[in-house]
Parts: sequence; C-alpha cells; structure tokens
Amino acid sequence: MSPLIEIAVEHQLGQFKLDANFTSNGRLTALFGRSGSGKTSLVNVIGGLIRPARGRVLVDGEVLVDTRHGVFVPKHRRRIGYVFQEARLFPHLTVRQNLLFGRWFAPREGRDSIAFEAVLDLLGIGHLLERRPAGLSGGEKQRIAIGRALLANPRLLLMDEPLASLDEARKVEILPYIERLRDEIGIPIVYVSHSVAEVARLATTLVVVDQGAIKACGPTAEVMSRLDVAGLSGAAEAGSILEAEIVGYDAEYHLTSLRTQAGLLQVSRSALPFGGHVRVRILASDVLISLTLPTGVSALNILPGTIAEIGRTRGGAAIELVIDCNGASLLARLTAKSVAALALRQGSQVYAVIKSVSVETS
Ligand SMILES: Nc1ncnc2c1ncn2[C@@H]1O[C@H](COP(=O)(O)OP(=O)(O)OP(=O)(O)O)[C@@H](O)[C@H]1O
Repeated sequence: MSPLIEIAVEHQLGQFKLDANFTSNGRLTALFGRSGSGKTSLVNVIGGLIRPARGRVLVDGEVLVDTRHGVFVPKHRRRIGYVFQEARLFPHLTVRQNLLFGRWFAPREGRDSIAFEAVLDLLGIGHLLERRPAGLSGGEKQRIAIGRALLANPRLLLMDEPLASLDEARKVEILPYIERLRDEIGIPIVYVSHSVAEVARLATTLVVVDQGAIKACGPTAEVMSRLDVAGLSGAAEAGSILEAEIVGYDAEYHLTSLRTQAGLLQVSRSALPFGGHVRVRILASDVLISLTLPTGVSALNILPGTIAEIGRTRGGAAIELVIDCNGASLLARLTAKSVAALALRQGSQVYAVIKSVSVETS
C-alpha cells in the first residue's frame, strides 16, 4: 500500500534550498523545526502554492506533482483544506454562512461525505451559528475555520501554526478538538508547529525539518528521544514521551498509576478514566540518574534502565543521555561533571529518578 503522504522535492527560494524527502502514514503528521527551517514552504508545496523545480508529491496514492512527467495538479483541484494561524473568516457573514462557504466549494462527488451536523458536534460550535466573527474568541474562530475547511470535503487538512496567535488558555481549550479531529474524522492532517508541547501531544508522526531538509521522520516518541532532535528543541523543552495505560488510582493521595513500556509511573492527577490511554511527557531536565536503587528520596517514579547513548555538551555544562528502560527511550539531562563523577558510559546500568511527569493527552 502506498503511504498517505509521499514527498521528494527540490526547490530554490532565493538563498534558501528546500531538499526534502519523507513519507508518512500518520493520522497527524507534524512538521516541526525552527523558524525559517522550511515548514511553511513544504506545506505550500503540498497545497500547490509552490511549484517545485524537481520532484514528486503524492497524497493517498494520487500523484499531485511529478516534474519528470509534467504533472502539476493546480491547488483548487487538490482537495486540500487549509487552516492558517489566523482564522480568516468573513467578518460580514454569520458563523453558519462562513461554514457553508466551505461546503459551497466542496467537489460535487463528495458533497455529502461530512455532515454539517457532525462537524458542529465535533468542534462544539452549534451554539455559535448565528453569531458574527467579531464577537467570538480566538479559539472559537479557529474552530469555525477548521469546520469550514472540513466542509469543503478535503482529502488532507493542512494546519499551519493554527494555535500560534492564541494565548495559553485558548490553546488549552482548542487542543481536545484537534485531538478529536485526528482520532474521529479519518482525514489525515499535516500540522506545522515549532512548539514541542503541541507536537508531543498531537503528533502521531513527527517530521523534523532543519535548513530545508528532513532531519528525522517517524513515530513521535521515537523521534523525540533522539539526541540530535533534542538539540533542536532547546534545552528547556527537550524530553521524551511514553504511551501509557491508566491502571489504578490511589484515592488517599490522589495519585493515578500508569503502565508504560518503561515501567509503572504515578502521577498526581485524578480525573482520568480507568483503562484509558494517555501520553505522558517527561522533560530531560526532570530526570536524575542513580547508580544504585535510591532510598529515602521524595520522587515517586524510579525506573531501572541502561544508558543507550551519551550526547555531547552543547557549549554549556549539560549533557543529554538516552536511557533504555525496557525498550522505551528516556531522555535525561545531567551536568558533564555528574556524568564524569558517576563514570557513566554506554551500557551502564542505572536508575532513572523522575521528578515530574506531565500527562499530555487523554
Ligand atoms: N519566496 C521566497 N523567496 C525567497 N526566500 C524565501 C521565499 N519563501 C521563503 N523563503 C525563505 O525560505 C526559508 C524558509 O521559510 P519558511 O517560511 O518555509 O520557514 P518556516 O519553517 O515555516 O518558518 P516559520 O516557523 O518562521 O514560519 C526562510 O529563510 C525564508 O526567508
């Protein structure tokens, strides 16, 4: 079976060279990278706003671009929906009219494939239909923009930094809707972001873009715990993610137990459904290392593991390490002095002491 998205393109934009090659079968493929790395240019190649000098673009097996054979499907025939940083709604139209504007442009053959009511329900926007954009919050406007894009019946949804113009509270409000979109609608999403937290929570496949090229591509947990990728995300944000199942709840201390491949974890959170699945994020700076099983420490989570890889210092005193905990990778950041004092090397048996675990999604 051909991948959902297949891209191999070369293109020059002024001084900048895009030379990108990746495939993805993810429900939500995140394009992640620093400002100016080429994420928007890639989105524009997929959407048909940039005609690459060389290469191929396939979505769901259909060739959209093949420069060798002179194929270039124009953007209005690609059935690709766009959601931008700003909602770009028509101010003089009501929410209903804005949404129906999307439907108006849906190709005839697929006109009924997403019901209007289903979109309202998915995005929680049914009560806003008669309002005008000026009176809506930033998060509500973005949900309408997503609804409008869905009603045009796209085969792929491109979302370019859709949360970037929202404050923290509005971001938190809209994230569950994007998760539902990812999990329930069956339309693959390509999602541009330079926020590690967003990518950790939403992405099923992570594509790391660096200076116009693809530095890494694969399942999010795997890519995030690579040392070369951790270097790109900045010291404060580097970390790993683990898939977890909720297996218990300690009512006395309001702690939830999570089973992960790396071992059992306890998190201070109560409103999680028993048996449900969540994703947890562990920052590298929240992991300490001990050579012996620590006793008398306040941290609740201690996992045995083996040092798989030791990074290099990045100009400062800190070093990142990958610990293999029963096949799952955990990133830790230590001072170079601690690495030397504990004589850590590849293969050292250690205990990872985790100070804090954040639950990213439910
Ligand atoms: N039409 C153009 N002509 C010249 N240079 C361009 C053109 N379009 C983009 N670039 C350059 O290509 C590089 C990549 O830009 P792009 O917008 O794709 O990056 P990005 O990763 O999306 O960045 P950001 O996160 O800041 O939006 C930048 O250096 C940009 O200045």
